[in-house]
Parts: sequence; structure tokens; C-alpha cells
Amino acid sequence: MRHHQSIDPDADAALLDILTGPTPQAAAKSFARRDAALDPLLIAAAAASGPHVTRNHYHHDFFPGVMLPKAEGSWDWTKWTGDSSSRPERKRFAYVSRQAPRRQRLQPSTAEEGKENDYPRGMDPLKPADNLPPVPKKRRSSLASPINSEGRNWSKALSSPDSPPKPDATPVEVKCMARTRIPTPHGPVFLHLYHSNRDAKEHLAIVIDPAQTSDDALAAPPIRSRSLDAVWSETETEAERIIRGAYIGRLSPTLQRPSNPSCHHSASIPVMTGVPSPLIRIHSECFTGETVGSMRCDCGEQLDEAIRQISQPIALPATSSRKSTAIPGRGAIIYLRQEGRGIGLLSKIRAYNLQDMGHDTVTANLMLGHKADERGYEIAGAILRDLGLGSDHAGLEGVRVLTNNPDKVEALQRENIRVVERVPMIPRSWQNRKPQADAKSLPGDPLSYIPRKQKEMSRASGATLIGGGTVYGEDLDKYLRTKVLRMGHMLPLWMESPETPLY
Ligand SMILES: Nc1nc2c(ncn2[C@@H]2O[C@H](COP(=O)(O)OP(=O)(O)OP(=O)(O)O)[C@@H](O)[C@H]2O)c(=O)[nH]1
Repeated sequence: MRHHQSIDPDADAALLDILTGPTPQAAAKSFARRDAALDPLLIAAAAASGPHVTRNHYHHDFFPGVMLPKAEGSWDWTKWTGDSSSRPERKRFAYVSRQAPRRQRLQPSTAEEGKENDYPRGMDPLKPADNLPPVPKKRRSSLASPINSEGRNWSKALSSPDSPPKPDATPVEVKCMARTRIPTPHGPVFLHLYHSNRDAKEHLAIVIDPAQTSDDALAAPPIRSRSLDAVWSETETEAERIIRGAYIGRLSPTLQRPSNPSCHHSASIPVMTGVPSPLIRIHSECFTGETVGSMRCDCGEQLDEAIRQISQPIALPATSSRKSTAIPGRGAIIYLRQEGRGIGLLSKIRAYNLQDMGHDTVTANLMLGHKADERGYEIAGAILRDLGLGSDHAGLEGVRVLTNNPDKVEALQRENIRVVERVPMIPRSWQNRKPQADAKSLPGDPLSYIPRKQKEMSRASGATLIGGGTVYGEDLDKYLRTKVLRMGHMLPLWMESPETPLY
């Protein structure tokens, strides 16, 4: 702005308010007299700005003024001839945010949503700049008092009340978007990537069924995804199907056989006598345990152990029509993206700090306003059904589940997945210890599942966690004990020191 001697800055400001303020008529009445000319360029610029544009922003342009095509709201001022009668009604430019209101962004709408690394369906994953956790849920468990020895109420300090998550009535649907072969130290697996209508995460199924890649007769129907083998559109080409993983056998530069919706999971492949139900595991994501190699938990080891156990050849006893034989291992790991027992990585990291301050994993969750466990298994149920596992389909009799966690077995049964057996997972670091004198014998947990021989327990370490050996650490031991003592995991407790090896 050019200033002349006689200019009254307050009068200039008043004029600009009239030009750019929300109620020009009302303001005009109180317009003070001014004695100097305003810069015409300034007047033009101010007049071209919207009513919500203040004098501090007069030369800016705001969405949708110039950022959108004219059809969507901008008006081409370059075409204005100066004849105000031909001028169209002025578009009211407003500050328009592409984000949903903050209140809505922070509102968890289902049990699956509302974690800080998740976002509601149909909404951009825009996060508040401070990356605050979602409003914590009300504590519903009476497992622990969140008041520490200094009488400090952490629950109050770290959380605020909120209404409980609403259950989502929509049936869960999943679709396998792609599948590929991954060679592992335990043998080949097929990695399946799933999308669901429940959340925006990429859940996975690690299918172990190497018989599919050989030309030998199958002892049982292959474990294949119905949604992957389905035809997705009339125009889908064979190449597109093969690239997304809808093929049979193993791909090679010279061999590519596309699958079709019916060819590979029909009742036409009978189950050979004596083939046990597929062995499965429902595993929840643990970035720290699986990627960083954290020894605060047993998650990395469990993932490795599950792949190893499912990959073991299955011995079939002799029958009147055949000699004893062995078939390749078969089963699947459903890998759910529910980090930190569903509270998300950010909260888990905070929980670890509370754990370093002396609290156990359950109390730390409660102190942060979370439940001890916030996971759901509806998506796992839907993925198992998509893979034809756990139903009486094709003569298969349910699944055997690798877990110590009773909640998982119950959740699968609620999903109408037929669980015929729970197979315990003994932590490797506990396998060569003596059971504690007061360890309760757990009905239905024959220890015959524990590898009997020392050499089976200490394999050579692999380059990564998968294929790695046994690790032991104080934090890990504490975590394992808490799982048994506070979360009801079905494991016998073991002595502190590895005195007499069991095996
Ligand atoms: N909040 C929290 N989560 C943890 C902690 N340690 C591990 N986890 C999470 O616990 C979950 C472990 O889940 P799973 O591997 O499915 O196993 P599980 O529920 O322990 O039951 P099992 O089937 O018997 O192994 C993962 O999501 C880990 O990220 C912890 O200290 N705090």
C-alpha cells in the first residue's frame, strides 16, 4: 500500500474491511472519511477476493477458486469485460477443507476401526498433525488398579471416557487381491493378500500346501482362495489372472496355467484316509517382535514356529490298501494387521514404557485406556472360509489350531469355523525347562506336541527371524508368564532356571 501524508491507516483498514468483510452493507455505515487515494491495484485485488478473505490474505487464492476446473466452482475473471451487468453471480469462495471434521475423524465407528494406524472406510487417511491417539475407550476390565504406588492415577492422566465401539452389523466380506509363492527356510509358502469391507488394512494368509506345486496325486483338496480363483470381469485376460496369482502349480518362464473358479477346490478330490485336518494359526501383527527382533515378546518366534510346524511332512499310517507314507504339510497362517493386540503400534510403544516402569503388559494397556486385548477375529473367519478351511467342505473336518490363547478358539467357533483340536505352542525358551512344581496339568494339552528331541529345538540360526533359533531374555520370560497368569493362556508354567532339561 502506498502511504501519502494525509492517509489515515485506520480508514484504509476500514475500507478493506468493507471490501473483504462478511457484511459490507452494515460496515458501510461506519466508513470513516479518507483524504487520499488507495492504490487501484490493491482495490482490484481486494475486490477479486472472496468475502471470507481478510485483508491479510487478499492476494491469496483459495480452493476451489483456482484449484478446481471451472465446472466445479471457479469463475474465469479474465473474461470479464468490465460490464457489471454481464458479470455472473459472484461465486462465494470459502475455505473448504478436504478433511472430514476433526470430531468425525477421531470417532471410532467399529471395534476394528479407530486405532491410530487405521481410518474409517471411505475416508482419506488424513491424521491430525499432532498424531494424537484416538479418544481412548472406557476401561471395561477390572483386571488391575491403574493407581500406582505413588497414588498417581494414570488412567485419568492418560485417557478420557468415550462411548464403547458400536458393533458393525455389516457381514464381513474379504477378497484375495493377489497371491504369490515365497520360498522360506521351511519350504515354499503362498502369500495371499486380502482386502475386506471392515477396514483399510491388508490382511494376509500364508498358505502352506506345497503339494499344489508338484505333479503327484493330491492327498486332499488344495488350499485355494475362492475369491482369487473367481473370474473378476468378462474382459479379464489370462495374463491378468496369472499376474494376480490365479494360476495352478508353479509359475515358470515357460509354464503358466491360469486357474478357474471350479477346477481346484471341488469335492472331486477326496481326502486320503488318515490325513489330519489342516493345521492353522491366527497370528496378529507385531512389528517389534517380527521385524526388529524384539525380545519383549515371543511373536517373531511364534510366526517362525508356526510356519515350521505346518510345513512338517505328515506321516500317514499304513492301511489295507497302502503302506505307511508321508505327505507334505498343509495349513495356513492368517496374519491379521492388529498390532499390539489391536491397540496399534503407537499405543504399544507407550505401553512398553509403562512396562519398563514396572507394569505388566495387561496393566499397561489398561493404564492407557485400552482393553487388555482389543482384537477381533471376524476377518480371520472370513479368510478361512474363502480358503475353504474350517467347514465340512469337501470332506475336510475342520481345522487344528496352533495357539495357547483360549479367546482365539472361542472366536473361531463363533465364526462357525470347526475347530477339531487345539495344538499348543510351547515357547522355545521354555522347552528345555522343568515344569514348575505347582504347574496345573491342562486338560486336553498332551505334551506330545512338544518337539521331543533337543536337536529339533536348536536349529541353526537363519539370516532373518524366520528360521532363527531359540532366544531367552528376562523381558520375554516376564511377558510369557503374564500371558499365562493374567491372560489365561493355556501353557504350563516353567521353572525360572533351566535346571534339568525335559528332553
Ligand atoms: N499391547 C501389547 N501388545 C503386545 C505386547 N507384546 C506383544 N503384543 C502383541 O500381541 C499380539 C500377539 O498376538 P498373537 O501372535 O496372535 O498371539 P497370542 O494372542 O499371544 O496367542 P497365541 O496364539 O497363543 O500365540 C501381537 O499383536 C503383538 O503385537 C505388549 O507388551 N503390549
